[in-house]
Amino acid sequence: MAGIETLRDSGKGGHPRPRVALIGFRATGKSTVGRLVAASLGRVFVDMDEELVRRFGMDIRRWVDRHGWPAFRVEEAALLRSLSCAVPSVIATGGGVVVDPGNRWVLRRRFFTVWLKASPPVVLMRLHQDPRTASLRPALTDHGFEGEVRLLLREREPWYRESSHAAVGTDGEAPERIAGKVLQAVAGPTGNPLCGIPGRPRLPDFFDSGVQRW
Ligand SMILES: Nc1ncnc2c1ncn2[C@@H]1O[C@H](COP(=O)(O)OP(=O)(O)OP(=O)(O)O)[C@@H](O)[C@H]1O
Ligand SMILES: O=C(O)C1=C[C@@H](O)[C@@H](O)[C@H](O)C1
Ligand SMILES: [Mg+2]
Repeated sequence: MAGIETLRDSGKGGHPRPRVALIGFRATGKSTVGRLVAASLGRVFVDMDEELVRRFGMDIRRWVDRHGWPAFRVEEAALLRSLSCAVPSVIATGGGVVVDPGNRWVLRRRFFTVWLKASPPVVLMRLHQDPRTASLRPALTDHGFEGEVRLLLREREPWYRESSHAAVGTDGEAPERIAGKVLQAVAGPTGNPLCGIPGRPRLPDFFDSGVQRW
C-alpha cells in the first residue's frame, strides 16, 4: 500500500515485521487494549485465547482439566507460529505465552511486541472482577490465587522483558490511553504508525509518555 513502510529488524538483514503482539500477565489488558489498537491501525485482531477456545470447542478450564497445561502450551505455540506468518495483524497473546523459549524468539523476531505491565494488587483486583476468570484462567500452580499471581509475575518478568520491544504500564490508566501509548511505541521515533523500528539503542521514557523501549 502506498506510503506504508514495512517494519524491519534493525540491522540484521531484516525480516518484514508488520505484526504487533501484546504480551503480559493475566488481566494486564491485552485483549481489551489489543482490540483498540487493531481498530486504530485498521488491522485484523486475533485474541489467541479466544481462537484456542474456538478450536477446542470448550473453555480453557475444561480443556486443561482434560488434557493438561503441557498440551495447552503445545497448541498455543503452534497458533503463535501460524500467526507469525499469517496476514498482518494485532494479536493479544495468552498470559503464559512467554513460558516457551521458542515463543519468546518468535515474539522478538517476528512481531513488534509490547509488554503490558500491572502491579500484583491491580492484577488481583481485575481477576476478581472479571466474570471470565473462572473459565479462561484456571489455576496454574498450587500456590493459591494470590500466591500464584505474585510468584508467576516474578518468575515471568524476565521472559516478558526478553520477548518485547517496548513496555507500557497499565495501573490506573484507561484502556484507550494505554492503546494510545502502544500506538506510540509501534510508531517509533518517526511517528509513522506502520514504521516502528524495534528500539536499539535503548530509548528510556520514549517521548516522555511512560512508554519504555529497548
Ligand atoms: N486498563 C484497565 N483498567 C481497568 N480494567 C481493565 C483495564 N484493562 C483491562 N481491564 C479489565 O480487566 C479484565 C481483564 O482484561 P483482559 O481480558 O483484557 O486481560 P488479558 O491481559 O487479556 O488477560 P489474559 O491474559 O487472561 O487473556 C477485564 O475485566 C477488563 O475489563
Ligand atoms: O497465564 C497463563 O498461563 C494463562 C493466561 C491466559 O491468558 C490463558 O492463556 C491461560 O489461562 C493461561
Ligand atoms: Mg486476554
